Amino acid sequence: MQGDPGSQMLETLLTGAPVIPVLVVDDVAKARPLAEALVAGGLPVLEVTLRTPAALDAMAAMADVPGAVVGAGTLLGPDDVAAARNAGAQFGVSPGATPRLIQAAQEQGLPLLPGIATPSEAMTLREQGHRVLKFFPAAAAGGVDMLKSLSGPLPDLRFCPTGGIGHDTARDYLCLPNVLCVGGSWLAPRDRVAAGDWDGIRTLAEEAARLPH
Ligand SMILES: O=C(O)C(=O)C[C@H](O)[C@H](O)COP(=O)(O)O
Repeated sequence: MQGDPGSQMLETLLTGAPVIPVLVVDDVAKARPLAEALVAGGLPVLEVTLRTPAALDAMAAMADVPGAVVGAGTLLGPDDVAAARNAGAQFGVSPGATPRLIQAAQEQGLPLLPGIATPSEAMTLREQGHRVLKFFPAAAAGGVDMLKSLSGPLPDLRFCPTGGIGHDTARDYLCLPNVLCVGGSWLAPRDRVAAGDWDGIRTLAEEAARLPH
């Protein structure tokens, strides 16, 4: 086994709230009030996807919000790891895992939640010391049944399923012993963010924060 890839830190982080909002931020001016609404609603751990030109600045703005723990999502390679670190990300999330990405995160000291969708991918990361993994795309790759099946041969792994999960299905995942939390974009619908509906987003967060955990 190689050095600690941040699994302990990630496990602590991901047990802090049942849901991690997955955020696609188009307008940096919206970043701070969006983070404030989510944190006020009880969801302090936030994932900002590196899918928009505003993402890095948005992350930096959110990192200033008291109580917020901000990570970078959609990390695809070493450059993304460096950009996320420079923007103040406290952790990284990737849809899958490549050797170059894993190495960069280790070298740069960024705790990484790498994505898997098969037993072999989970075993490969387990060999490298990872114990906490993202399961993506959760609904399309077998959902709750897949996670139940993985718990038999791989009982020491913990997951954050993401992809195709909404408020109604989150509960089924969160009841599984090998699930720490779920990720999802339903907390910050683009139209509500664009409209600045922060009360509505805080209400969505409050509902999610009450899910079993
Ligand atoms: O960008 C990443 O890092 C990803 O791996 C994908 C996201 O986690 C999902 O796109 C969120 O899924 P939805 O909740 O179905 O919108």
